[in-house]
Amino acid sequence: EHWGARVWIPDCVEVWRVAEVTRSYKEGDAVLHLRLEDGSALAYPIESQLPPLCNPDCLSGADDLVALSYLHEPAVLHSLRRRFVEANAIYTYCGVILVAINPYKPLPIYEEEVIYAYSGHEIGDMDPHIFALAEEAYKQMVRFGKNQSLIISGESGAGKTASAKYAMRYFTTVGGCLCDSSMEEKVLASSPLMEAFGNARTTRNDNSSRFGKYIEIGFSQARVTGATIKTYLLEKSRVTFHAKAERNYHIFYQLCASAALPELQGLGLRGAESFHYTCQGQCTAAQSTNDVADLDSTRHAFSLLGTGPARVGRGQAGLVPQGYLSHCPHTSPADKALGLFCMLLGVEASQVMRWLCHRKLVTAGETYLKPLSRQQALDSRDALAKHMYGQVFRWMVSRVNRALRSPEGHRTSIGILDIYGFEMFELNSFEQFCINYANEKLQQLFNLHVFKLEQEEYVTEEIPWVFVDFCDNQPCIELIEGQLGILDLLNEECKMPQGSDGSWAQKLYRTHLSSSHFQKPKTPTDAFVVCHFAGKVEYQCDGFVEKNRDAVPEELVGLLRASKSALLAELFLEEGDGPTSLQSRRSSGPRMAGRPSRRSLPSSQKSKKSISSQVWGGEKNVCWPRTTGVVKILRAYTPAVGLEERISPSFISSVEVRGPSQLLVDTSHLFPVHLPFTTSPLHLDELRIPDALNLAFLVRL
Ligand SMILES: Nc1ncnc2c1ncn2[C@@H]1O[C@H](COP(=O)(O)OP(=O)(O)OP(=O)(O)O)[C@@H](O)[C@H]1O
Repeated sequence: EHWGARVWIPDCVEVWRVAEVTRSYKEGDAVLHLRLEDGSALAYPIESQLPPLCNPDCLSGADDLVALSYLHEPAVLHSLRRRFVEANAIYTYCGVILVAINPYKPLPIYEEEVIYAYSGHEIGDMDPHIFALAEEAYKQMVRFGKNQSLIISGESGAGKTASAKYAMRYFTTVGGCLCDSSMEEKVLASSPLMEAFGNARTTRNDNSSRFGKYIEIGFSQARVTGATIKTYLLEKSRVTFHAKAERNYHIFYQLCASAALPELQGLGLRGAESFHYTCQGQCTAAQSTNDVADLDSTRHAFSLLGTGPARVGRGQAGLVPQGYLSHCPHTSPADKALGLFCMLLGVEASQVMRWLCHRKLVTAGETYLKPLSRQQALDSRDALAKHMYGQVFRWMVSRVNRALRSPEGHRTSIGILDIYGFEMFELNSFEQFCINYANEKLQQLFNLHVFKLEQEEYVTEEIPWVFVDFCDNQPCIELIEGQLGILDLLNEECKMPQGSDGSWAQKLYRTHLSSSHFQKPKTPTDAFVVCHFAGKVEYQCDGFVEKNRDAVPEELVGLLRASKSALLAELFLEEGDGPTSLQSRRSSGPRMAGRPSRRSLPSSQKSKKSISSQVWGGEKNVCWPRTTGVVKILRAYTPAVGLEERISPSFISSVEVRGPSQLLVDTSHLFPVHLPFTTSPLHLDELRIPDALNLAFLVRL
């Protein structure tokens, strides 16, 4: 009966290849006789399982993956590939999830007419699209008065930010503003501003967001009334270090490229190649970026958001001193760069030198100054620069929020969460740990919506149903955030003056070795493995304690707080309960690993919130309102390894690794087959129904 069936077999080049079964197969046979598409014969050894079956041609390429009779990895990849290559169809549904593939070229599918074409339609009426998701969220909100969220996740360069912007444009277009007609313009203007301060060129994306964000658009009577932006995990390490072919934040280059502007005179601006913090990547001019024109957009956005030109100038001036800071330590107080830095900040050079090169130590009843080594002074300088940038970013976000606040409040809202995906590098550190923890929490939300709510619907609709035990990641979350969990032990270690990565690692081993989601690798260095939902990740303990403390010499911060510049004082006084930031988010590898510290903690550090405790804004619950109704999810993928590369085996394997496969494996236990509705009867061969579904009566019909 297997004769003539088509199957997928693994292939090291193509990832999966199609083959036809040429002889019937009996249980226990060691090989399956196949013919490949080029006509050659293959005796395929059968180890534990038969190869997955191909779907009938009429089904592959369907716009919802759950319409596939056989729902497995090769079927999904083949369907996505067919749609993308043959029809430029970048969107495909996978149940409640919209899968997007970055086309890396402009497609004529985002114009205003398209928005209006989707407006008012049901999700299944039109082709899969981000606008269909946005319309669904909007409609549900209007109809039932419930808050909605769109979650957008995916790897760097996959198109998350682009998708978030399309969704925002959809909402501001269909929900034209109620009272302040410029509000929709302001909501859209927040993007270039956030991008100037929070985006940078990386090797994967010329305009990569180095922070996560949650934008909540407020509505009253179906009209946009305002918005709020929350940011997460800003990559502050980029301020002082970026790799070759990458850049620091765009705003630095925009300012340097526009040094000749009259309002920027007196700041001592020069080309970006002359500052250590902006020249490390040796590509101060990004190919696809026009820094001068972009500064115009940044300034225009500032003006639209009601931050007058004078403040704009001063706001930018707040950034310039950091350039000089990079020249600072171990120079004399008479040094020109240091002089400019202090002049712009309104602080005293001798004081800055003192606290860059010394550390105050407080022991029982005694206080003394300890000179720092050159490396320690450089670390102090970098810590200060990162801290300053974090404050500038925070200030900018609070200005944007002030401008987007609606005077009359809002009744309902739609939130858009744009957050980086799961990370797994050769060397993984604290940054990957925080990101992966955030992703575990997101996965839990996926589980809730994909399984729990779906199964509840079956019960409501009285479909006979045996509950599926889906892959619940609660034990892994418990390992991370529970009592005496990884974070608890880390936070405890950070509070101890002698706390170190090594002693924390020992405590981890003592507490968690018996946990099914925790492992101790055989490597000689201190490391631990967490079995995440997406795979096992080995984390190097080196630097966790220091990075989690996020310590900045308190005396330097004190100097800035006392600055004569009103803006500076404002920036540093507002400190304390700001948005979440992560000192060095994606710096994999030893270059960024922090040195273990054996020094006494400045007293102010002891009460400071650790970074890890801020991953979800200090809460253990996810960041969107508990009243949120339907959550729509968009998973973005990029076919790009080099930006020019399009669909290829490497794309296939990237989707395979980070893709919806686990989700599909799990969803296939649900009710995966939505039989196509056609007026002409399907041929029996086209109607392949998994045995597990026990729909034999349909075949008999
Ligand atoms: N739907 C789309 N149509 C055309 N081009 C797109 C689309 N989505 C993304 N792109 C292109 O891909 C680039 C990268 O997209 P985007 O910046 O949104 O990625 P991202 O997932 O937010 O990456 P990161 O995590 O690095 O910020 C964009 O600058 C744009 O050129």
